[in-house]
This record gives sequence, C-alpha cells and structure tokens, in this order.
Amino acid sequence: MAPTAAAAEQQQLLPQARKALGLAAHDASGHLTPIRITRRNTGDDDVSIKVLYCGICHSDLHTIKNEWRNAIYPVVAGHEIAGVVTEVGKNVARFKAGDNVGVGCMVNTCRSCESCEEGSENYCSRIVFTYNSVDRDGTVTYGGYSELVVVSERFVVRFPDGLPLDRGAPLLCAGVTVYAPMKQHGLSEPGKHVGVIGLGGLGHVAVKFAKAFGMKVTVISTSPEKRQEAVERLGADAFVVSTNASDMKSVMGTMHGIINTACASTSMHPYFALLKPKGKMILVGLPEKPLQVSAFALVGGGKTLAGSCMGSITDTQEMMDFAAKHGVAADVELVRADEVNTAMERLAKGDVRYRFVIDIGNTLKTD
Ligand SMILES: NC(=O)C1=CN([C@@H]2O[C@H](COP(=O)(O)OP(=O)(O)OC[C@H]3O[C@@H](n4cnc5c(N)ncnc54)[C@H](OP(=O)(O)O)[C@@H]3O)[C@@H](O)[C@H]2O)C=CC1
Ligand SMILES: O=C/C=C/c1ccc(O)c(O)c1
Ligand SMILES: [Zn+2]
Ligand SMILES: [Zn+2]
Repeated sequence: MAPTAAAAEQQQLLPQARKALGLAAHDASGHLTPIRITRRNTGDDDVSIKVLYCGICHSDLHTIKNEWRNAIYPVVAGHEIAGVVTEVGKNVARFKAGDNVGVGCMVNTCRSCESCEEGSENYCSRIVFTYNSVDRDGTVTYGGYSELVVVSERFVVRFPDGLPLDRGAPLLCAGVTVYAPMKQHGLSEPGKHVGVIGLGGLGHVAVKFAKAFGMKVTVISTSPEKRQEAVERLGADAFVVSTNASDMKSVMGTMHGIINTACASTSMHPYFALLKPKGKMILVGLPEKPLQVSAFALVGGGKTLAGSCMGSITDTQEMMDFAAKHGVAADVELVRADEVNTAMERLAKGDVRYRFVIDIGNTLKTD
C-alpha cells in the first residue's frame, strides 16, 4: 500500500530513516489499514526494537476514533509494546541486541522540569507520548502497531525473566497505570479494602495487583456476567453490580480507596458512598464526556478525588519486576494483525477477556 501524503512528508524530513510496516487509522472511523512509515536510524542513545506483541489499550480506541479530539492522522497507535532489541546506539549501556524489552506510553520528556528532575516524568508538561504526539524533532510519533520502534534508552524497560512477552505487554500501560497510584495513595497495604470500577484491561490487572499486595478487593461492574470469572479466575473477594442497589448497599462505607477505570462517563455519586470516611477515589479512566460529581458526596466524608496518569519509568520497571516475582500477568486474547479491526469493534462493546494483544511478530506482514 502506498504511504499517505502526511507519512511521505514526514519521511522527507528524516534523511537517515528506515521503512517499516504499520497499521494506521486515517479518520474518525478508526478503521486500520497497513501503512509504510519511517523510523529514524538508531541514534547514539537509541534502542531499536523488533516489535513482537502490542496490547490494545482503550486509549488507542479513543484516539483512533478521535474521541479526545486530538488525533493527528494517520494514527499508528500502540503503547503496550513488547519486543526484542535488534541494535543499540554507542552510548547505550543498559541494553544489547537480543534483550527482551518493553515500551509504554511515553518516548520523550523535557528532562529538566521539576517533574522530570524528581522522577515523575509522566507529568512533564512537554511529554511526548508514544504515538499521536509531536516529538522534539518535529515528527509525529507512531506507536507499536508496527514492526519496528526506535526509542531513547531512558524510555525502555527490561522484561524480567519469567514474564511472558504476550501477557506482559499490557502491563506497560494498563499495569503501571493502576500499580503506580495504588502505591502512591497507600492502596497497596495488606488488609486494606480497595474497589475497582470497570473490569476491563486496566481493571483486571488492578484486581491481580491488589491480591498480590494482600488486599481485599471488590469489583464494581456494569456487567453481571463477569461475576463468576472475577471471583473464580481473577481472585476478587467480592463483585457488585453498580446498578444493583442491594449489591451496592452491601459494600457501602467499606473501602479505603477505589481505582476508577471506567472508559465511559457516569454519575460518580453512588461510588463515593462505598468509601470509608477519608477514603480516596483515584480516577484513571479517561471518558470522552465529563464526569458528574456532587460536592456533597465528597465533602461530607472528607473524601479525596484524585487523578493519575500512567507511571514513571522507575514505576514501570518496578511494576514489571513485581509482576514477574508475584506471577501477575494480563489475561489476553491474542489476535492477528488482520483481525485488529474486529478486535477494536469488540473492545468498543466491552467484549474482551481482558486485553487484546496483537501478535505483531508473526502476523504483521505484507501480502
Ligand atoms: N490515566 C491513564 O494514564 C490511563 C487511562 N486509560 C483510560 O482508562 C480507561 C480504561 O481503559 P481500558 O481498561 O483499556 O478499557 P476497557 O475497555 O478494557 O475497560 C473499561 C471498562 O469500563 C467499564 N465500563 C464501560 N462502560 C462503562 C460505563 N458506562 N460506566 C461504568 N463502567 C463502564 C467496563 O467494565 P465493566 O463491564 O466491569 O463495567 C469496561 O470493561 C480508558 O478510558 C482509557 O483511555 C488507559 C490507560 C492509561
Ligand atoms: O493509555 C494511556 C493514556 C494516557 C493519557 C493520559 C493523558 C492524556 O492527556 C492522554 O492523551 C493520554
Ligand atoms: Zn494505554
Ligand atoms: Zn519535563
């Protein structure tokens, strides 16, 4: 397939570049088709990575459908990237060809602001996301729905032994996005009770991390059909349906904190009632539409509403190592590159258990 005009223009800006096959959305239909993109040659601080697996995050779907109104088409999504190092630049000390590595949601930051200096580079105001972002050289970033990525060493993490690449890939976004705020907000302490709103890609790994921390965990879901697997397969202690009044009453005022992963907007009022006094609601879901929050739901019990965005690179490596040590990995449905549009349609309907992962290494090929 011929490259689009925008991709061709980008290619001309990069005299030293390689071609790579990717999957791109070209408009808000979100339909993905093969595209030829360019990747820079391996710079002195870069790691070139052959992509083997890439998870499909709901953020990918929000972006390709332009639900956040910020799409820069063509969009090559994907920020749950697992692969093998093929080449490193001369300054790269931590990785060598043949290493199994991962790349998550960011590929560049300013490296000098307060957030960067304190190791919270995920809050850098000049953050460059792995895709749909303008990099410091002016090019638009393309993500892991492609056969090759070239990433500065400091945004690459090591895949620990024992963590499979296909089931580990989703941890690079979904995993760290729930792990980091759980640690930051004291929701990783044994014996505490945490609620997880939304049993999807993020939610199911939140349940697994909570159990690995030794916590009590309750899933708060809109999908009654997930009850059995939440308890029996994922290890949740309880499961309540958010529209079922008696279910919700049974856990009222019991939770130290809630991780809210819902991808669609809803009234937050019933959820705040589940928190203990001074409990914390941590928002990680990014619905297209604004949330409804009543002041009375927060003020009365001295409750906190906080947001959290991904995690730092240090958080990400710590989370990957913790996952390997405690046997935490995503439940995945592996799909071929030519099945990606069907996977997106199913994700939009909540029909996935619990993360689609594209088998890029074996199936992204020219005809
Ligand atoms: N803050 C950050 O850094 C990050 C944010 N995100 C965002 O987090 C959200 C979740 O991502 P992901 O887990 O991949 O998405 P999934 O689609 O895998 O899961 C989302 C879950 O939300 C629940 N849900 C759907 N509709 C509603 C609704 N109307 N009300 C309440 N719950 C609902 C469903 O769970 P159930 O059936 O159990 O109700 C669904 O499975 C997305 O908005 C994504 O963009 C993702 C990564 C990082
Ligand atoms: O899936 C991860 C997305 C994270 C994200 C956070 C904040 C923001 O403005 C984005 O565009 C993406
Ligand atoms: Zn994501
Ligand atoms: Zn910065």
